[in-house]
Amino acid sequence: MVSVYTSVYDVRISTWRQSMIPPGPKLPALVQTARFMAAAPGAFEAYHRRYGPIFTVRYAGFPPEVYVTTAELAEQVYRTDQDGGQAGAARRDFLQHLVGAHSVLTLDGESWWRHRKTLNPPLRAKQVAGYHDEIAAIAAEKIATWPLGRPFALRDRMQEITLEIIIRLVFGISDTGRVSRLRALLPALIRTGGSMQVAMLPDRLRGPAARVPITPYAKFLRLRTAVDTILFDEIRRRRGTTGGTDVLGRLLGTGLDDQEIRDELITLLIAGHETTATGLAWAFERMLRMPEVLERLPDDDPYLDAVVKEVLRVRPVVYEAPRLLGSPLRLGGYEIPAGWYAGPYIPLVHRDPAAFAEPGEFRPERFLAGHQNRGWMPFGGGRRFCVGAQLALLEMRVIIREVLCRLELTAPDQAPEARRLANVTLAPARLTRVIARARTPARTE
Ligand code: HEM
Repeated sequence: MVSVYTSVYDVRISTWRQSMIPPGPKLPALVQTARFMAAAPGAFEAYHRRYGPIFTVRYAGFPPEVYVTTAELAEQVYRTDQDGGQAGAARRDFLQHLVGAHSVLTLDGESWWRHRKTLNPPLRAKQVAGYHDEIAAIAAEKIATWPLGRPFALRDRMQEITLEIIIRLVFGISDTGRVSRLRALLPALIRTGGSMQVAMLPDRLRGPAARVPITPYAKFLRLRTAVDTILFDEIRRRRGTTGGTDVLGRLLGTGLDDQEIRDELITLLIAGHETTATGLAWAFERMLRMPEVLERLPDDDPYLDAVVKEVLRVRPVVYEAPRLLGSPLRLGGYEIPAGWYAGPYIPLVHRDPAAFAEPGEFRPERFLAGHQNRGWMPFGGGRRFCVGAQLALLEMRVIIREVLCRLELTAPDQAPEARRLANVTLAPARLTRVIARARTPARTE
């Protein structure tokens, strides 16, 4: 009798617990993972239609993740940054082999704050404004090498520009031999280190994989050693000198040791290079399909700034910003258990009608009034808000202007490019195919 009573009671408790958890697909975690890899972002839109503004997705090998799709719920998640929401822990498994153990991306708590305090000052708007002319010069130099009259993938060309910006303005490296060596090594390091075979390799298999030279992990280690040799050498050499307006120069006097500085330099590369290039690719993908927008550029500065912000709203590059919860979180009428992930699904938050009037319309004017919209979160939010946001926005404005002054771009196919999952980003499926023609005469600023 007692045992019957107990099991009925258990079922009730477990049903009650279930009802405290946001709904979501019932398929096995492995199937949900496969669907995510094959069909995101469409899968999230389908979950949103079916389950509403908060839903649970399960990935094989990870704690469940609760996604929210309104600005108000997203703010509540970001508030956990004050008391136990861990953004670092949510990224560690995928990134630590690349960025090391002392990275602002993967740290939490006191040690995160110690690093964040040193990175904030050199990346503030006022400081990065000093890079304007150098960014323009780097862009002009690269644009001059673009092919004319035949289609090419703009995202790859943008990556060459943003990589050069990191090498010269963040790492502060100008020696031509080292610059060209890094140009070859860094994309290979990111590609190999970001591949599934390396990023998802379980810890216990890393030792054996490292001993077999043909494995992707062994290749990754060789690339990392080659890059580290250059970076450590540069850090030691620069310690003997003073100043420098590049980010490395500004980190040298902050009390971080050589290993910590190396980890932060790689962090800025990993977080800042592909993201900004993809933002630029989306900017052109959108603008080339809207002649009325292109017409007002590049001369109208406030409008250019508003276009960049609207592009990042309608095509956010990073789709999520999860926190690993240190304690249970009450959210949208549910209770999310400690040890689960919670975070905004940014593309849908950006379509929240409570935050943006007519969210389906491309309307840069909504950013012209100058006031910040709390629903706009291409750079995340809370205390973990992207430290490089001001540099990214400056790069986008300056590079768009440099391109438009020199070239006339057209899209060979007017159909919009679909969104394709690439690591933590959503990129244009065809990497923004364009055809360039010289603008004669080139416009001057
Ligand atoms: C369009 C370009 C960029 C986009 C869309 C972007 C987006 C983001 C997002 C969504 C986050 C997570 C924020 C959160 O968890 O709330 C983030 C974090 C971060 N980003 Fe960016 N980012 C961009 C460019 C850059 C650049 C240029 C840099 C530096 C050179 C950079 C460095 C970082 C770092 C270090 C973090 C971790 C901050 C922390 O955890 O304290 N990002 N970024």
